[in-house]
Amino acid sequence: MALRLIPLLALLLVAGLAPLVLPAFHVTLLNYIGLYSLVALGLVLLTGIGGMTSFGQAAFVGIGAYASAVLTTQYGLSPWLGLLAGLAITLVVATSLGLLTLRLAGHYLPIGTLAWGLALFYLFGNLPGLGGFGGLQNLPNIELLGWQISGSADFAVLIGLLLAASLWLLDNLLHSRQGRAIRTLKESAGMAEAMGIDTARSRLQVFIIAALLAALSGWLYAHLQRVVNPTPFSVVMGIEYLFMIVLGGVASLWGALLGAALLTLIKQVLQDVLPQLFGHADNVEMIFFGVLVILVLQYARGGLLPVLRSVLPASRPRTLALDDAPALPRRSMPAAGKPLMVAQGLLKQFGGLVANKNMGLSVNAAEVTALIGPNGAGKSTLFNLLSGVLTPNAGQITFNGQRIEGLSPRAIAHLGVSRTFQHVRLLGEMSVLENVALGAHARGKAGLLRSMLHLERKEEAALLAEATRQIQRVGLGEYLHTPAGSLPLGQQRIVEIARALCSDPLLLLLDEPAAGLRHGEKQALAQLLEQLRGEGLGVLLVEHDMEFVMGLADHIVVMEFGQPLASGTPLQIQQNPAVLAAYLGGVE
Ligand SMILES: Nc1ncnc2c1ncn2[C@@H]1O[C@H](COP(=O)(O)OP(=O)(O)OP(=O)(O)O)[C@@H](O)[C@H]1O
Repeated sequence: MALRLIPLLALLLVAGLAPLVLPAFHVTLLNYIGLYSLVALGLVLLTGIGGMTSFGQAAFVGIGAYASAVLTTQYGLSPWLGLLAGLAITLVVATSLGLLTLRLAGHYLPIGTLAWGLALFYLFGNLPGLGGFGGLQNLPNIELLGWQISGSADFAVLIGLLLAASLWLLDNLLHSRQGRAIRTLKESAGMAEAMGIDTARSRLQVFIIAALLAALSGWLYAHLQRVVNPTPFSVVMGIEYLFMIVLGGVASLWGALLGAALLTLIKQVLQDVLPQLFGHADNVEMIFFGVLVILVLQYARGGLLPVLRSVLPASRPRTLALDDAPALPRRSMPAAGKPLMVAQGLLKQFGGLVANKNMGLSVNAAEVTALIGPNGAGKSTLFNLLSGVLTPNAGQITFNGQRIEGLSPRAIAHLGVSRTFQHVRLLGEMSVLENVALGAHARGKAGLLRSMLHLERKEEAALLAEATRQIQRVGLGEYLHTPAGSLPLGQQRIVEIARALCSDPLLLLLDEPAAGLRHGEKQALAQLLEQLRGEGLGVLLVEHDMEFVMGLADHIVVMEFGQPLASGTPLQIQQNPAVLAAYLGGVE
């Protein structure tokens, strides 16, 4: 923790000392870097980490600036009230826009952000009372406990403080349960929902945080400049903010600062040099930035900070004392043999194709049930029906006595069903520990604010201790801090099982858990599943490895053409003439 504070203290030191040693013009440049960094920090969270590209952040900067400009110049109110008003308006606007646009997928979302970015820009220019495109002048100084924040030196301190605080809050957030959820948004929202994470809520939260940071920057900008007009809040500026994070490091907080610094300084140099080459020309530097961004995207897609980091010593992962962490509460296990998941008469059609018809099965507590059948028999479809990814056209599914067909994967996960995936879905750059802790998401409660202030230490320690326990249980204890993506596929499958176990499930749904495992690993997996069965867990697995299935399962359901062909003990299945004829001809 102390190590993580050193860069923040260095930042504060720069902000405090720069005015003493640098000429005023350079301090002003530093101030702009700080202001842009605030917006870029939000964009890193939103776009780089959350995967939601926004061209419209400059509009939120405008809301922060205009709110304070209007209240201070036209109503004589304090800039601090202006700040509160700006943040409140931003909260309302961002929540409304977020609810409207964040459901848009693919390129529709960036187009949506362009639309409201443009709309807000023209609103600033045309709304009565905002001074048109000429803007508002003579904003007052900010005053804090008798300190008049007026010159660039004073602003350097204020901006430095707010930037360091924002970095600290976001760093805390990203290393919390809430932050792990945010890190799934870009590529693994489906997996996250299956772990009980409300991804729509996380997306909206990230959107609002990014907007609030932009509004804070706008407030500082307005009182530093003491005039506001719409130009700095245009979509062009929104694109420049995106350039900053692309240059600096799209997915890292310090990359936002690096990008803001690079863009500001290079722009300054170019604005001095280019007019001498081209004669008088507006915004010629943007041509240079266009080329630069393309080169960075080509040769350093993660931005320049990761390149810098690769030559610097690696930073140590944040550690919490886990030894004294309280144990998480556990569900009580149903009696062995009690039916857990019962499906009857399931029908699933994809257009004219019937993938499941009159399909049913029962999975009992403390038993391993295997679902087998040739490729295309409809096993994955059934799995998706049971886990809530798909809704059946007809039929019913009960879990632990409750009807669940039509419930979302998240709701089903909350009831005590956890799953792994046929194609492993881990966050490759995140450690094994963090990946597995995702499984425990629904067992924590800490909200966004507590996470940002790192007041959830006790709960976080309990979650990480649970994840550690599950990783050790599956035999991967030596890989706690290894990036999950660097493990061989077989071990990644085991990490997925640890993640599923972390949710304290009553029923485990395992999609081809033995695929890609070596013989010894399969034996270890079979032992683990036997142990889980002994503890009262129900297990349903889809598996093609007949030796594995026959040695482990208590009960086997065979599917053919979307329908049940046979069900029984491994011995009964091996002796069933229809099954032998159709599938298991080679198995003794
Ligand atoms: N989303 C979908 N849209 C259209 N057809 C689908 C969809 N999902 C599955 N199908 C079709 O439903 C049938 C059953 O597929 P399913 O993936 O459930 O079989 P499976 O037994 O799991 O096969 P495998 O062992 O190869 O994974 C297939 O013909 C498949 O093409």
